[in-house]
Amino acid sequence: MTFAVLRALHAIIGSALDEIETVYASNSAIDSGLQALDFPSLDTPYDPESMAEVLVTHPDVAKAISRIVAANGQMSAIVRPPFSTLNDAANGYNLSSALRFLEASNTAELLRASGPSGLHAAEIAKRIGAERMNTAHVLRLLATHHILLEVKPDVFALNRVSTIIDSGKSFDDLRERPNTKYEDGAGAAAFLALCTDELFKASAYLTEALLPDMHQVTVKTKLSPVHVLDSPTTIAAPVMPADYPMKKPSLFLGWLESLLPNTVSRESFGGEKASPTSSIDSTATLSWRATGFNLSQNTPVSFWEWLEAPENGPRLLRFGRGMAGSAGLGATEVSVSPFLNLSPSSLVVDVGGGIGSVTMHIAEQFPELRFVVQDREAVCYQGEKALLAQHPEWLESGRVTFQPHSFFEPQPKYAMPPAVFMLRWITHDWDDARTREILLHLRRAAKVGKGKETGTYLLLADFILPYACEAESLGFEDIEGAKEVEKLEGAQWPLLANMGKASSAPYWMDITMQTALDAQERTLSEFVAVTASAGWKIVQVSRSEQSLFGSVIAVPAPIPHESSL
Ligand SMILES: C[S@@+](CC[C@H](N)C(=O)[O-])C[C@H]1O[C@@H](n2cnc3c(N)ncnc32)[C@H](O)[C@@H]1O
Repeated sequence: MTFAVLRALHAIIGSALDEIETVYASNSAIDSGLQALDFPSLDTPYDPESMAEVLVTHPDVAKAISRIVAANGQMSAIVRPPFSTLNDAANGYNLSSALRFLEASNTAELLRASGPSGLHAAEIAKRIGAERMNTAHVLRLLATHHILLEVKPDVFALNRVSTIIDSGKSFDDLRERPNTKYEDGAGAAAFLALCTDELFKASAYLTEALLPDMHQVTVKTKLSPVHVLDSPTTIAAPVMPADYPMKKPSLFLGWLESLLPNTVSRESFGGEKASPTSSIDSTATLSWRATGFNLSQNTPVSFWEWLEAPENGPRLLRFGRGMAGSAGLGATEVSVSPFLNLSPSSLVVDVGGGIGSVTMHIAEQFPELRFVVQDREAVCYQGEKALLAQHPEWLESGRVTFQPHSFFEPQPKYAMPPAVFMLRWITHDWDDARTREILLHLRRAAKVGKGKETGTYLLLADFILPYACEAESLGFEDIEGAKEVEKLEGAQWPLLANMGKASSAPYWMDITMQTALDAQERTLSEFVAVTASAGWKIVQVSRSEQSLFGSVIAVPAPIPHESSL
C-alpha cells in the first residue's frame, strides 16, 4: 500500500473528528467500509480480532460506514454535536499539560519496569513524588487519548505510543541525576518536553502577541526603561542589567532592531555595549512586537538567547536533542539531489546546523564530501561532543568541523566557494525579512553557475504547506516537482485538499513558529517569493512521502535591487 493511500486512510479514519465521534470497528469492517466508499482496500494482512478505533471526519463517510456497521453489527458510532468539537479544541491544552507531566516525572521509565501488568497510580505518585494532584486522573486523560493504557482501575501501563517517551534509562538514576536524561539520546522525550513546556506556554499568548492593541501588555522585566523614543512608537526601550551574561550583544541588538525598525539605533545603546543599570525588577510597559514566547517567559530576549542563559543550560541541551528526536514528524528526508554529482572534497555548509544531525546523515551517504556545521557557539560545543561520540574520526581528520557563526553576518571567506548551503528547519524560524537577510549572506558567498555548471546550490529543508482548499495551479511549471508539491496525491473529497487533520503536524508547527519566534512555515509560493527576494531561483522541489516535509533546491540568480522588492 502506498503512503498516499495510508495517509488517505489516516485522514478518513485516523484522527479527524468533526461531526462523528469515535467509531469502534474491527479491521475487516473498516476494510469493507472503505471499499463501499471506493477507496482502495487494505491489502496488508490484519488481525480481524483486533479492534481499531477510528475517528471519522465527514458525516457522509460516517453514514456510509454506519450503514455497514448496522448491516454486520461490527461497529458502533456516536454522533457528536458541534459543541463537542469546539470543547475538545478549547480544552486540548490539558492534554499537553498531562503529557508534560508524564515526561517530566519519568513515569514512562517507571512503567517500563512494571511491564504490561502496570503499576497502581498510588504507587506511581509515591515514586515520582507527586503531591496534591490526583495522579490517576492525569494518567487517565492520557489513557483516554491512547497515550497510556489503564489496564485495571487506577493501574496504568505503557502502550506503543508512550513507549516512545521512554528514554531507556533507569528511573532511579534519573531521580538522582535528572540532567542526564537527554545526554545521549532520548530525542523523542526531549522533543515532547520542549513542545509541552516552553513552546506550549508561548502558545498561550498567541492572541496577546497578534493583537497587541487589544491587549496592552505589561511585562514585568528585569530591565529598566532608559530611553523613551517618540516616533513612530513610544517605547520604553529595554536595557540589559549589568550582570546579564551578554555574550553576544550584537545578536540582541539585531533582534531588537528587527522588532523596532527605524526606532532603535546601536548608538542609543552606547554602541555594542549594554548600558548597566542598577534598578532590576522594575516594571516596564513595552509596546514592541513581543512574541508569545516573550510574554510567557517575561523576557525581551529572543528564544535563542534565552536558551543560552546559564540557568537554561539543561533546556539548551534538551532543545538540541529534541531536534534530533523529531524524526517522528517524518522530517528527516532531506533531498540528496544536490549532493549527487558533486566532485570529491566539495564543501557542504550546514547553516544553523544544530548539533549536526543532518550533516551526520548526509556525511554517511556521501563519504567524499566535506562539511562545516555553523551554529551558535554553545550549540557547536554540544555538536562536537555529539560527533565525538559517534564519528571521532571525522572531527580528527577535519572532514566535519563545527564553526560558531551567526547567519546574520556575512559568510566567512572560503578557499573554494561551498557547493551546497544546506538549511534544515532554519527558514521556518524567521519571518520574511530575516529569512531574506540570511539568504542574502549565502547568496553573496555563492558561486554563480556558468553554462551547464549550476554553481552553489541552496537546499532548504522545511515543511511546504498546501492550502486547505483546492487552488488554481500557481504556474510554477519551470520548477521540477512543483505540480506534485502543490497538490497532494489522494486528497479528494471527502478529504480536504491538505488531508485535514491527518496532515496537522506542520500546521501545529506553523503556529509554534509564530508564537515562539515570530516566524512561520511557508507555502510553495511563499518560498518562491522569499528566495527570489534574496537572489535565488528555485529549480526543484520535492516532498517526503510520509509527511508535508519537503526540500526546496535553488541556484543563484540576480540579486534584486532593494527598491524593486
Ligand atoms: C530548529 S534548529 C535546526 C537545527 C538543525 N538545522 C537541524 O535540523 O537539526 C535551528 C538552529 O538555528 C540555530 N540558530 C539560531 N540563531 C542562529 C544564528 N543567528 N546563527 C546561526 N545559527 C542560529 C539554533 O541554535 C538552532 O540550532
